[in-house]
Amino acid sequence: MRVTVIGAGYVGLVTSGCFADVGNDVVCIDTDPKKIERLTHGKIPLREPGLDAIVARNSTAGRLKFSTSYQEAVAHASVIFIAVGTPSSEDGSADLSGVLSCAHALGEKIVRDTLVVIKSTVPVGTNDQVLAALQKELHQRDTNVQVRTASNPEFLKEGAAVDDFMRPDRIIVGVNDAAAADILRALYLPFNRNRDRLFIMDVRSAEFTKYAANAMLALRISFMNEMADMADRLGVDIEEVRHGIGADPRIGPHFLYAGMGFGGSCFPKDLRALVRLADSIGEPALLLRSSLQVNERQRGILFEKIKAFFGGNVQGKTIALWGLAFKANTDDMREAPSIMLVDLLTRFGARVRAYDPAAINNARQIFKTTQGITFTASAREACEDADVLAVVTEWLEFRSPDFEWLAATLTHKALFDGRNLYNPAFVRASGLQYFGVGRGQSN
Ligand SMILES: NC(=O)c1ccc[n+]([C@@H]2O[C@H](COP(=O)([O-])OP(=O)(O)OC[C@H]3O[C@@H](n4cnc5c(N)ncnc54)[C@H](O)[C@@H]3O)[C@@H](O)[C@H]2O)c1
Ligand SMILES: O=c1ccn([C@@H]2O[C@H](COP(=O)(O)OP(=O)(O)O[C@H]3O[C@H](CO)[C@@H](O)[C@H](O)[C@H]3O)[C@@H](O)[C@H]2O)c(=O)[nH]1
Repeated sequence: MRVTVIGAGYVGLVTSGCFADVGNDVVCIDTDPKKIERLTHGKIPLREPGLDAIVARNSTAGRLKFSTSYQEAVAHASVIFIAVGTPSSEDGSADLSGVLSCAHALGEKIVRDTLVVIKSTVPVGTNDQVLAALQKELHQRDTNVQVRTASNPEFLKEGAAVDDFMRPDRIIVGVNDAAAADILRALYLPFNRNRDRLFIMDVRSAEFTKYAANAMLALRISFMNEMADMADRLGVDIEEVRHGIGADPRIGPHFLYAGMGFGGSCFPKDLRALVRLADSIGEPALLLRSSLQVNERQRGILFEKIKAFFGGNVQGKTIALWGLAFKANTDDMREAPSIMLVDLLTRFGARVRAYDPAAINNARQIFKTTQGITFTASAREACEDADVLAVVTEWLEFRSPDFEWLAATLTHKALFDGRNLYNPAFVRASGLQYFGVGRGQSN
């Protein structure tokens, strides 16, 4: 099938690469000419395991092309996916300007009957707005070309995005008509063969399913973080509790990790958007608001522990920081918990020596006006001349450090584990003080 994808970000590139990989002929367009120029030369603008290979082999095979041209987008295919960003507006609602500008640009140029599929995460009712924008442009052109829209929200996780797309837990398709359902069923067949993971529903329910999924996952994390903060005060180890409750199949073991709060490009912004959507219909959204509040508090948790360790004053202290990205296996810094930690530490006069295997370039941009942060070329180098170590991202290379070397190197011999990666007793036996999240210490 011929497919066009609009947006060459995470979702756009993974969608384009995976569709091409199963034999479709894909054009991916983006309004950022530098990004398209780089992609045309085989350079992937983000770090995502497996994506380089998939883009390279499909570009070489001629099944995947990049362009900045809407003309090319509409000429190429009659199935067009919109996968542009929907960031938070100032009031927290989803900023739909990118999606709607795609709709207008498509409506100005579409030359044949076309199915426009919205893959971006959008509030309930957006499909209707996109359809109206398309029809307005077509009406002005006085053409009898027919457009239809469908909703197909994406559920990939960064760091595992290619695998998530290739072997999805579910494919949500929201349609207004059977013909659109048939097209999407055929397109997704290679990813759904013998698996029956395709859920076809009405458009509004599909739009809402995406937000409800993210909200549910974010709530689980906030719940565990709240339990962890209680655990610290009660002398309880939240890791034991996690195993204990996760064994109940009604709860399940996944997504129960306490830590520094959820970050990334989706949960925070999608929860805010859902709260605004609730406001717009007069619903209180009490759980969603609480989840965001718990998360905000949790982002400061490691700072509070470090501050307490130094008797309430971090002025002049040097903190080694392992991990900047919002989670492992990505260079994405969007809403990373490291941002608040670095801001607080440096604002209160500490110096930060930070290392991340992938996100340093993106972090340099974020911290370009921050005084007191330096970046190092290795995890060990970050610890040289440091008083204590804070572990912020769960990269594999941080999982099994030489604790004795750390004890000999860190002036104040303390490890703050923002991801509960380590066995406290083992760390302590190496001569380090250990502080995790919810490990039964309220220092
Ligand atoms: N990142 C994820 O893990 C993820 C997962 C599932 C769903 N989503 C959702 O998918 C959407 C895209 O997210 P992302 O992380 O890929 O975004 P992104 O910011 O990485 O990329 C968006 C791309 O769209 C381009 N763009 C913006 N306006 C455009 C326009 N009018 N025409 C053409 N190109 C345009 C930008 O230049 C950018 O390259 C969002 O709604 C997001 O919530 C993201
Ligand atoms: O038990 C857990 C699991 C995750 N996190 C944090 O939650 C955030 C989000 O993690 P994750 O869900 O793995 O990353 P994303 O790539 O943001 O993916 C989420 O957001 C995407 C965009 O909507 C969805 O498509 C995915 O299904 C959804 O998992 C990160 O800060 C994690 O550190 C925890 O604190 N504890």
